[in-house]
Amino acid sequence: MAVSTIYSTQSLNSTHFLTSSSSSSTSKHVFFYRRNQSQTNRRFNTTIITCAQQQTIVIGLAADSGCGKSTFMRRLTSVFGGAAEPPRGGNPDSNTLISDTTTVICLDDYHSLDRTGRKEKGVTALDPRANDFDLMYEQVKALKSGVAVEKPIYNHVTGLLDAPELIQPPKILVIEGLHPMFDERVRSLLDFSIYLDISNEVKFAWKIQRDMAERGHSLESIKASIEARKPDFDAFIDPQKQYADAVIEVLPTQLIPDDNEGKVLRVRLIMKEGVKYFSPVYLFDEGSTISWIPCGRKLTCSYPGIKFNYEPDSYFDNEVSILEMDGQFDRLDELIYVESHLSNLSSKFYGEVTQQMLKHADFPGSNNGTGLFQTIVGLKIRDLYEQLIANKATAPAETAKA
Ligand SMILES: Nc1ncnc2c1ncn2[C@@H]1O[C@H](COP(=O)(O)OP(=O)(O)OP(=O)(O)O)[C@@H](O)[C@H]1O
Ligand SMILES: O=C(CO)[C@H](O)[C@H](O)COP(=O)(O)O
Repeated sequence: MAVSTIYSTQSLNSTHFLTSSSSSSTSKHVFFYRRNQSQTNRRFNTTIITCAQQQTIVIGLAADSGCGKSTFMRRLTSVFGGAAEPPRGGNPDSNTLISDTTTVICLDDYHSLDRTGRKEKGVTALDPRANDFDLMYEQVKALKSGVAVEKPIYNHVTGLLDAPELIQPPKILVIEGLHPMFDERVRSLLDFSIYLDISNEVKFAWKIQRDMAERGHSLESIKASIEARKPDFDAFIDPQKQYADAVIEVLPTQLIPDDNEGKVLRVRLIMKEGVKYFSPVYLFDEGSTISWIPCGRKLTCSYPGIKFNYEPDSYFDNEVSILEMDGQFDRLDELIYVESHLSNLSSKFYGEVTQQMLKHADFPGSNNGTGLFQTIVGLKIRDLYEQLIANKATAPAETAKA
């Protein structure tokens, strides 16, 4: 019986990692230890699983808080079918969502400082010093290689770090949050990455809508919270967009002069060229520059109308294709007209994009480019997953990104 044991001590945040495996039983045991702020050792996990053929692909979704990550996740899991739910019988404040195919983990769970700890040290949750990237890396790496982990939970209700929860390796692991592309090691594990780039004006409008209307915060406190986060957002979150394979940029409309309501949006889907298993969507003619106003006989448009643009461009020195939609749909069922002019959608049947949009008509952004592009990226991720799996079946040693 061959038994191997690896023990390594990480340099940051006093994190210790130990794994041992037994080849005779195809089982792996993974132990994660973390020394918390009060210097007591907490052991994250003893897991035994059988994982001979598990193939997990890892998707990163980065955005600031309140920028639509959860909404995007609901659209994505819906593309794969089945509802996503928190782990059964677990912590009711878990941030994890599990469906048949996907497991979405929230990177807030890797906060190394709880709410009080951040306050004492004078750092925000966006600051890398408030996050445990060693543990994030070890656990994402373990899941990617088919090994279950016990992941900590950051409790947004209490602001404390709760007892860990068991996460089994899924087919598709989505890591969503503030920093999926910040740490080079974590970034190297991603098969595909997305950044939701919400302009300050729009972020403000959405925050007001949610935090004022739904959570009873005052306008002043919302403004103060956005201002307090801005320096760290600019330093640690925003730069991640340069690494993303797809960026969804959300800006105020250009169809209404000096609009400051933030209700009508101009949304740009920026798609990197040359990414393995990802071929950008295009309008009419691949690589051309196209401006299209679809309003007229086949698409009902009230003021201020709808305008599409498609063009090749560069973004952080990368060659990209950009598809842009400014304005909003009056009638979602007419979206089929727009869908029929888009190519490379990776849909399984004609009208799938429209069907998905109609299915979730009540989600925020369903009448504009945010919902449309999130749905398209969801189809692209499904396609990428299917290609990767097919490719791995024929060439087991190959990975999506060298
Ligand atoms: N596409 C959209 N159009 C309009 N409003 C939106 C859109 N997406 C999100 N919002 C607004 O932003 C709020 C936050 O959305 P969501 O919960 O998806 O974001 P989040 O990034 O997951 O937030 P958090 O990190 O704080 O949990 C929603 O309640 C809604 O008010
Ligand atoms: O930026 C955030 C990510 O969602 C949160 O502000 C961070 O996780 C801290 O959470 P809380 O405000 O609940 O203590």
